[in-house]
Amino acid sequence: MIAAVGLARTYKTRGKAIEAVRGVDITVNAGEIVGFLGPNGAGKTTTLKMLTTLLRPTDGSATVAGYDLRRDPQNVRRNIGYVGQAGSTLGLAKASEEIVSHARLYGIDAATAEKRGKQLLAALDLADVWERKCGSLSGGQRRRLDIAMGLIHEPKLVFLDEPSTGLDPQSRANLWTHIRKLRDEMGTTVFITTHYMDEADSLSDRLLVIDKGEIVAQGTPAELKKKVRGDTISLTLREDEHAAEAAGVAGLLAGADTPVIEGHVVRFHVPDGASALPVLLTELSRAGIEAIGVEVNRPTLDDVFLTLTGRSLRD
Ligand SMILES: Nc1ncnc2c1ncn2[C@@H]1O[C@H](COP(=O)(O)OP(=O)(O)OP(=O)(O)O)[C@@H](O)[C@H]1O
Repeated sequence: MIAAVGLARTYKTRGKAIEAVRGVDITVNAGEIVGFLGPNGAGKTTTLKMLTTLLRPTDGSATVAGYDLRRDPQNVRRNIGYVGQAGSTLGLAKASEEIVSHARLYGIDAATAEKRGKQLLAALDLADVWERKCGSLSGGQRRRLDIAMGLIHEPKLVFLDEPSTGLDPQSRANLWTHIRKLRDEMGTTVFITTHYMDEADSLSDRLLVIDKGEIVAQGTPAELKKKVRGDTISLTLREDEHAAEAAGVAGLLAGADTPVIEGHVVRFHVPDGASALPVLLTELSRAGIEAIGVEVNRPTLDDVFLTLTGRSLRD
C-alpha cells in the first residue's frame, strides 16, 4: 500500500533550512494498521502530508495505493482517505450535508453518497446523527464523523493524523475499537500518526518510530519492547537512609544494572522482574531494611524510545 524510499522534506524559512524529514523508507502492507509514533516536531505530519500529496517531497520517491506520488498524485488522492488533525466539519452544517457535499467532491452522486454515508455512520455507531448539526456532537462523535467522511469514496488506505488528540479516555478507547473495525470488517489499511504510546501500543500491528526526521526503529510493539533491557523494579523504602544499602542489595541481583536512588525510591532493571522479586525481598529483610512498596513494570514504548534516543517521548 505504501512503498517510500528516501522521502525527505526540507523547509526553507527566512533563509534557514529545517530538515523536517531526512530520508525515510516506509513500507506498509495491505490490511495492516501501522502506527507512526514520535514526539512533537519529529516529522510525523510532514511525512503524512507528503504521502497524501499535500506537500511536495524535496527528495525521494513513493508509491501510495499503487500510484506514483510524483507522477500520478491525482490517482493517489482518489484512492486514499485522509483525516487531518483539525477536523473538517462546520458546526452549523448537518452531518448529512457535510457527508454528501464531501462525497460530491469525489464525483459520487447524492443518492449513493446518502446510502454509503448512512452505512458508514451505522458502522461507526453514529446512526442517529444524520440529521444532527455537527456542532451538537460530542468530541468523539465529531471525530468519528470526520473518519466517515474520509472513507466515503471507499479508499483502500486511510491516513489518520493524531485521531484521538483532545478526547477523554473513554472516547479514545471507543475510537480505537472503531479504527480496528475499519481494518477487520472493511479491510481498510490504516496509517495512523500519534504521540500517545498507549494508542500506538494498543492499535498498531506494526510501528515506525520517528525522531528528528529519521526512523529510529520499526517492528511490532512486542518486538520493539524486546530491545529494552528488561523489567523495571521500583522499590520504596520506609527510611531514606536505607536507600544506599538497599541499592547495594539490588545491584547484586542476577543481571541487575546500577540502581538509581531518588529519595526513598530505588529503581533498577533486571532481566525478569517476577523471579528477581522474592530474592530481593528476602535479602532486604535479612539486611533489616523495610520496604513499604515495590512495583515491577514491563517495558513500555517510552522505555524503547528512551533506550534508542536517550530521551523520553514525553520530553
Ligand atoms: N511549514 C513549515 N515551515 C517551517 N518549518 C516547519 C513547517 N512545518 C513543520 N515545520 C518544522 O518541521 C519539523 C517537523 O514538524 P512536523 O509538524 O512534521 O512534526 P510532528 O512530528 O508532526 O509534530 P506534532 O506531533 O507536534 O504534530 C518541526 O521542527 C517543525 O517546526
